[in-house]
Amino acid sequence: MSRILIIEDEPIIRTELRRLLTRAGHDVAEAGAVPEAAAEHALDAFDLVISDLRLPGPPGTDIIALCPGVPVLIMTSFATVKSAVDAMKLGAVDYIAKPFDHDELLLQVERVLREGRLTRQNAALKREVEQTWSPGGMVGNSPAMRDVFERVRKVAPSAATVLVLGESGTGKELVARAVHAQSPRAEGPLIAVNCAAIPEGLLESELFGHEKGAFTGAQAAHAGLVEAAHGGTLFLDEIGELPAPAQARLLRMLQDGEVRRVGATRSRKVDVRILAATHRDLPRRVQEGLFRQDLYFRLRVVEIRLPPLRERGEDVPALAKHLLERACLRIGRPPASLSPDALAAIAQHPWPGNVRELENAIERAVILADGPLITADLLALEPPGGPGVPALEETDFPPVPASEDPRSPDSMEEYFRRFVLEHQDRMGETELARRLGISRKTLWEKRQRLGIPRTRA
Ligand SMILES: Nc1ncnc2c1ncn2[C@@H]1O[C@H](COP(=O)(O)OP(=O)(O)OP(=O)(O)O)[C@@H](O)[C@H]1O
Repeated sequence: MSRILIIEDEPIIRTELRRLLTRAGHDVAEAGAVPEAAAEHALDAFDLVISDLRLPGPPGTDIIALCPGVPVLIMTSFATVKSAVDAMKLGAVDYIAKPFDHDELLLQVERVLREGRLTRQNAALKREVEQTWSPGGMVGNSPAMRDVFERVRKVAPSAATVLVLGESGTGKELVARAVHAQSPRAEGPLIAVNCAAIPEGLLESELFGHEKGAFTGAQAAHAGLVEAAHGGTLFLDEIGELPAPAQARLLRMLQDGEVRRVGATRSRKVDVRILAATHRDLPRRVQEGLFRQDLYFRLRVVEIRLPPLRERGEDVPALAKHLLERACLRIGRPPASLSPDALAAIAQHPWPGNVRELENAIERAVILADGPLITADLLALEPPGGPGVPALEETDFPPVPASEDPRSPDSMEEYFRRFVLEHQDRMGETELARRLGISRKTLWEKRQRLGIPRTRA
């Protein structure tokens, strides 16, 4: 049933229309003129207004502006193309010529009501999407994460330098990628550099490039990563580890928009937006003389602080579900779900390694699971303060070789095989199984299947 308002000054037509619409199951209200309709009814409560064009006082089309969002059908006995076009221009959804055929009118009313419902549903969906909008596929609905998303949305369109802060594995790189993706530079390159991963002696020339002969081994001129990011964004992860000479060069680049290659006598203009991230306490490093204060101020034009996972417990179940879906897709397993005891273990764990730790635990569980249900023992999480094996360090796992496609089940078997081979000399079967998040029986079965011999009794 829909609520329909008829505005018509001729009682016979009004009654005829009311009967017709009431019989079709609608709730019908009536008025004889626009001012009366506006005074006696809450116009935005209607699903449809049907108004005569010629009325005592203002024309029927005046109702359109008074009920924004409500579809208005205009009727007139003086049907001309011009009056129809005028009514539609003013925002009427359609036009009815009098005298009208009952069936046709009902069909027209149903169509307008259906379209109105769709429009309202779309608007509601749009509102919902806007409210729960998260950049770059980031999951989170806690107030702290909503704040992060809001900051990303505000800062992305500008050219401002952004400093992303947060513990390891909280999603700093994801935020940087989202800022780039939402920025006018999205079509340009995004170059991500982990400042801690490049040997100190190479960092300056990697970032800023070098001229031929700048140092022993510089046999040809080489453009650095800053130049490679021209027209786009350079993301400097672990900026706290940047050595002093590179800090000085970066500061000059931020101040002048120019980069000077190592060994060069002249500078080159570059158009690069800098995003930086660190898990370090940068003000403390400034105090300790390890980081330039002027560079720190240049970098933190806007700061985005990512809270650790333990401070946004409400996000954890949705994150776990999202990471599980992703892990299954990546590894090529059918969709899986978390058992109630797995969900409880996840909720209780303090996640010192944040989202990355959760991601690793879930991925490991998916690899080791024999079916579509992920149970707590597969996650192998230690209850906080509980006895037994300390939380698994990321470095305890051998890295999956980059040359292998991580989605291939073979590389996952290899992952398992290497972990067992590398650790079995210093771990018993029980500890190995616990660290892998499987039972001793499953470990034994996997050893049999993969032909990994036991070296210790
Ligand atoms: N809110 C989130 N929603 C979905 N996935 C997330 C979220 N936060 C982090 N992740 C995932 O967790 C992993 C770690 O995130 P990321 O690399 O961005 O963290 P980081 O803070 O940059 O870590 P590090 O300090 O160690 O460099 C990534 O695989 C990322 O996709």
